[in-house]
Amino acid sequence: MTDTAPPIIEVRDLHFAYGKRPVLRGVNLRVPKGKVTAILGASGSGKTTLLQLVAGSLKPQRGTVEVFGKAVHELPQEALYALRRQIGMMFQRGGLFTDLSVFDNIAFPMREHTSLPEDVMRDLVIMKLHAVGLRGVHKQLPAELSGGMARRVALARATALDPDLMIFDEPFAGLDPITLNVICNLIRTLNDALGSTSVVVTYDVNEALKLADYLFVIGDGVIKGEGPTEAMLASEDPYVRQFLHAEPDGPVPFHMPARRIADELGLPC
Ligand SMILES: Nc1ncnc2c1ncn2[C@@H]1O[C@H](COP(=O)(O)OP(=O)(O)OP(=O)(O)O)[C@@H](O)[C@H]1O
Repeated sequence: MTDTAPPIIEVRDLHFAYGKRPVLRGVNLRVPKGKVTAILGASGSGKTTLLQLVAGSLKPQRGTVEVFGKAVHELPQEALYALRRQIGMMFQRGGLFTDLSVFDNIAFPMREHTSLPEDVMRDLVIMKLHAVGLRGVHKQLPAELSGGMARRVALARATALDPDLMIFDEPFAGLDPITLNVICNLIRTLNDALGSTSVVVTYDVNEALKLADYLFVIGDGVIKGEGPTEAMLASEDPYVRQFLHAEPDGPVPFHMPARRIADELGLPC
């Protein structure tokens, strides 16, 4: 990466295992300021685990994770809490509070982290909903929304505090093509309008290629390739090429590690 501005996220030699099962085995990654960065990888490659390490909810066994120049795994609870205030997160299924209205879902981070007066907060919530085209649904409960609308509300909630960094874990999962485009455009628009930095973790190659300025491909616990989207599309690296062009044959494994099928089925050889 040629960008000289300090990165928003810097991960060095990151190792993480669940018990004895290694997931990350020396990840190195720098997320540039102001850009949309996508981290692509097959299901189970450790993308969500990496995000949890970035958010400080898991601790590395080796290596460092810095966000805004601070080592998140070394921060005391209160400092970690303050750092998370600068990060807007949207999880795979939106993660809305089912018993709170749309309005209260978006107001939630404002109530948690600020002492804004109710009337100011109301205007802010309405503006956030307006940005995702859903001002009209503020009284509804999440269960009354379509999946795509719920995802847009979650997006509005992720921007509630005008975060410096937005993190999206599989924002496109389970969406129809039109809604998928809407979410894709919104992530870009909101990133640019807020002057934020966005990280999108996904296995959805097509959307990542449309949306991201910079790509990382993760596999076998390491970064297999990285670069500006155009350059990655032209990459001759066998792993990157197979993954980005969805080629059926190549080094990307289809099977999770397991016993031999013959052993599993109790066959003689
Ligand atoms: N809490 C946990 N305890 C034990 N193993 C886990 C735990 N969470 C995840 N794993 C395992 O770690 C590996 C990486 O999981 P992770 O969810 O980070 O992958 P992912 O790339 O985000 O996958 P997906 O795209 O399917 O969500 C997987 O093999 C998963 O089964």
